[in-house]
Amino acid sequence: MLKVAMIGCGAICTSVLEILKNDADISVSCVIVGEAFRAAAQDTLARVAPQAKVVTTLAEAGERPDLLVECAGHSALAEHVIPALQQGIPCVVVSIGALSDTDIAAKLEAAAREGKTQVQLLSGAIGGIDALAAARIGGLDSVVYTGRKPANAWKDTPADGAFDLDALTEPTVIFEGSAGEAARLYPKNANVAATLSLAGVGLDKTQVRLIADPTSKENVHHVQASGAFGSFELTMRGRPLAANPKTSALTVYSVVRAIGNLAHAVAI
Ligand SMILES: NC(=O)C1=CN([C@@H]2O[C@H](COP(=O)(O)OP(=O)(O)OC[C@H]3O[C@@H](n4cnc5c(N)ncnc54)[C@H](O)[C@@H]3O)[C@@H](O)[C@H]2O)C=CC1
Ligand SMILES: O=C([O-])CC(=O)C(=O)O
Repeated sequence: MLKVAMIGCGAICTSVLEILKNDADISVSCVIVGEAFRAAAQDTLARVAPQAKVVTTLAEAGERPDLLVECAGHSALAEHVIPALQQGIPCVVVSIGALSDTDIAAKLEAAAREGKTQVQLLSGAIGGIDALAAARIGGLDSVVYTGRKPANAWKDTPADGAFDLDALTEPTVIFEGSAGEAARLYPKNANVAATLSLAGVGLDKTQVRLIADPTSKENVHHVQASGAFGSFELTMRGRPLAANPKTSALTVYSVVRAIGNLAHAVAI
């Protein structure tokens, strides 16, 4: 039985817990939230994971998990993931955009080395990371990413104000630049850009275009990559989560897959 601690009790975590309820090889022992979210998290866990404790730090849980799973946000890496890695607890993370801060990326790697363990960066809402990371070994020439989401997915981002999102009638480019800049400006919408960069040609060389599309109901991720291996082109048409339109449902399944691959007899 794999004992799992989760960070965050929002859209991704709640859906993950709902699915894991039916897996006899996995037990979620605690969910880490901010102090202000304790009561809300307790209500959620009563429904989807009654065996799990709500805590504000891993230390408060008083027991060591086999795996720590981050599905919270960028700040959770410094706050919870790095200390857990230093203690030798393996971690999987979805807030890959946090690694666009080179200081956080270096600390994450150093912490995993110190704890003689590993942090796995999940593919989340995007596919093809296996192909891209393999292609990098032969040498990549270019990686171009276009992220297209419904206009409401850009609420509370720098695009909200710079553009009148409610009044858009046609697809509008709200950002064009490097993946590093996209991840810094759009932390909740550019994790895919950061993931592609880390697997591919890096944050500076990965070209990114972000589009607010009032005609779309999907989160569409388009990737073009070329190099010594040849080339590929990928389009993912992700269904957004009802609880958070910024997040594609595939992110949830990516987390469940990663946990299952560590818990089950056969991994795929
Ligand atoms: N890699 C990928 O493809 C994707 C990654 N993400 C990442 O996943 C994160 C979570 O997504 P959702 O569940 O949809 O967001 P959400 O906003 O529904 O839930 C996040 C929850 O985490 C909590 N939280 C935030 N920072 C925390 C911290 N430092 N410690 C403890 N709890 C904390 C919040 O209070 C909230 O309850 C996003 O912020 C984004 O960074 C999201 C979508 C795709
Ligand atoms: O869930 C998605 O579609 C991708 C996403 O939010 C991100 O790249 O941060």
